[in-house]
Amino acid sequence: MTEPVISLRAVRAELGSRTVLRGIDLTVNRGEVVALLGANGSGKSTAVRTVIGQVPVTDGEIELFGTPRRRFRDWRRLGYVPQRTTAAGGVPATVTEVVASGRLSRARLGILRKADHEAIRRAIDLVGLADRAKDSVNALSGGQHQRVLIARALASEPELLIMDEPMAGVDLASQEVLARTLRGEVARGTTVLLVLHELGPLEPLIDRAVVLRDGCVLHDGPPPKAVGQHALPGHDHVHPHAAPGTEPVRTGLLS
Ligand SMILES: Nc1ncnc2c1ncn2[C@@H]1O[C@H](COP(=O)(O)OP(=O)(O)OP(=O)(O)O)[C@@H](O)[C@H]1O
Repeated sequence: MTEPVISLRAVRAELGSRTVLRGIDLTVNRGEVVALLGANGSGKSTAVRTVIGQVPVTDGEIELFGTPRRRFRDWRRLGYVPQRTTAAGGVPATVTEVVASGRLSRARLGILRKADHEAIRRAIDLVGLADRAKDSVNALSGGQHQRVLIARALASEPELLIMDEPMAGVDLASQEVLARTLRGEVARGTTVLLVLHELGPLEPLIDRAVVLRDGCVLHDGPPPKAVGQHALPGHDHVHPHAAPGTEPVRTGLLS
């Protein structure tokens, strides 16, 4: 039986005075891996930020694990990796400290016990940073930062992982580690919603793709084929010699 873990129905949202989501329907069922795709500015990040409560909705319904989002409190069931932030944020913290912060939602009275420390170690191990556990996150590369953020999300052993562009700006070695980590999570039944610019190395993991354009769902179904994405009908392409203000020519699903 399918069990919706995330459910958005006719969701509208505004940022500033601008309507960014214009009635989005999106369901992610238990155990599914769904990619949220679309051009820059199509509303992908805003859509996931409505799910975690960072952007208020002006209309429509959101449910998490079958509970209306405004009443949902069980945040330890969900791991979130935000877009393009650094784990450091200027604060000198070690890899272990940052990852441990992801475990606090599970720790009774905010005190980390043996099982919590083991989960933290396991998460650091999963993303291949065991040898950097005591290092300051300021000393890490962009790709390693991203791995720390993913370990932080995994530390609470979530049933649902939401990741906003996890591969953006990440070196090849880290991309491989991330793909392997995600494969492991998917194999143990974690539900995943991924905001992606392109499917890339994660393509084999994706069950379904939802493509947004201008705050609306353009496609909900099998992932578009990675090869020849740019040849698909609907792809936005601005020719380098086009006059300023020229409308993009739409020829594919993904841009
Ligand atoms: N704080 C804000 N105030 C007003 N408009 C905003 C704000 N943040 C984002 N926007 C606009 O909302 C639209 C959707 O942004 P969003 O980040 O959701 O798109 P996206 O599909 O995730 O794009 P990207 O791939 O570039 O991350 C964009 O046009 C963006 O410029």
